[in-house]
Amino acid sequence: MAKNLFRIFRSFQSFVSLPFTKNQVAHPCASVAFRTTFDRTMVQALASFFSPKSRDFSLPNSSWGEEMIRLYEFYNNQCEGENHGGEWRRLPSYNRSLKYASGGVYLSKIIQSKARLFTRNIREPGAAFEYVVFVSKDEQRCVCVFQSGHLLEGPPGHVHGGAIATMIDTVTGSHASILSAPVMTANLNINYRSPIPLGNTVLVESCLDKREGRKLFISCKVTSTDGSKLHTEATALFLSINVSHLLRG
Ligand SMILES: CCCCCCCC/C=C\CCCCCCCC(=O)SCCNC(=O)CCNC(=O)[C@H](O)C(C)(C)COP(=O)(O)OP(=O)(O)OC[C@H]1O[C@@H](n2cnc3c(N)ncnc32)[C@H](O)[C@@H]1OP(=O)(O)O
Repeated sequence: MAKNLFRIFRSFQSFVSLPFTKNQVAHPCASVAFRTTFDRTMVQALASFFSPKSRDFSLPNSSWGEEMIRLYEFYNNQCEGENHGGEWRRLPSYNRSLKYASGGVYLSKIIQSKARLFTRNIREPGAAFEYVVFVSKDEQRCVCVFQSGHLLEGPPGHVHGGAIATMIDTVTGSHASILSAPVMTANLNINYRSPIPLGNTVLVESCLDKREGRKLFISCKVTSTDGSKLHTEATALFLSINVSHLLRG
């Protein structure tokens, strides 16, 4: 048990502190250059946990509509390259993050064989959650481009409130993880202002409001891609935890 805890602790440390080697992710649809400086980034650490064969779900696929691709390219073009800074960094996204984040130490027997990240567990491209998250250089903001698939229906023709909550938790949780991994959501407060038509692409933006010791207060809004329509507003509280917290239950 102590050995496992140590491995997990080291892995979470790696998660935010590993040095990064010069690298580019090759992909048929996109090529994203990462920074070359030694920096505390999730991008760096995550990349080191995965084999080149692991699928990065935050890269374009054939299900992405025009608006999704347009916005992906808009933010991706403002990402840091080999020799220049940039306003944003794209976060890679895998379907077995927890396994890798914990250094291969499984947290339960179920996880050992079957666990997959909730938002990345449907094989059919475009059927559920298609999204890509970018984090700002100062790490105060994240922006997610989210295309909702047909399996996320709640009210007829519109996105389920639970699916919207999931995306808000995912974006604010990724943001909090960058700032202080590992974290857990302690509170999520959501106001649904206008329904999201199923299939639409929307922006999910998060902003760090305040840090108080272990607490991270993050606010979030979901809008149409031109910003003219507010769909959802939320505030979230994350607490940074000791990894042993995950092994108690
Ligand atoms: C998990 C790590 C993952 C990392 C790797 C991922 C890599 C990225 C990959 C993919 C990105 C995807 C991202 C998805 C993210 C999803 C995240 C989730 O959905 S997490 C699941 C839902 N959340 C729970 O199940 C928590 C259940 N609750 C708990 O475990 C505990 O209550 C916990 C940890 C939240 C707090 O427990 P305590 O024992 O550590 O802390 P106490 O002593 O209770 O509180 C500390 C302070 O916080 C306040 N506090 C606690 N809960 C509060 C609340 N709900 N509202 C307001 N204040 C609260 C307390 O009043 C206290 O404040 P005072 O220090 O006295 O000022």
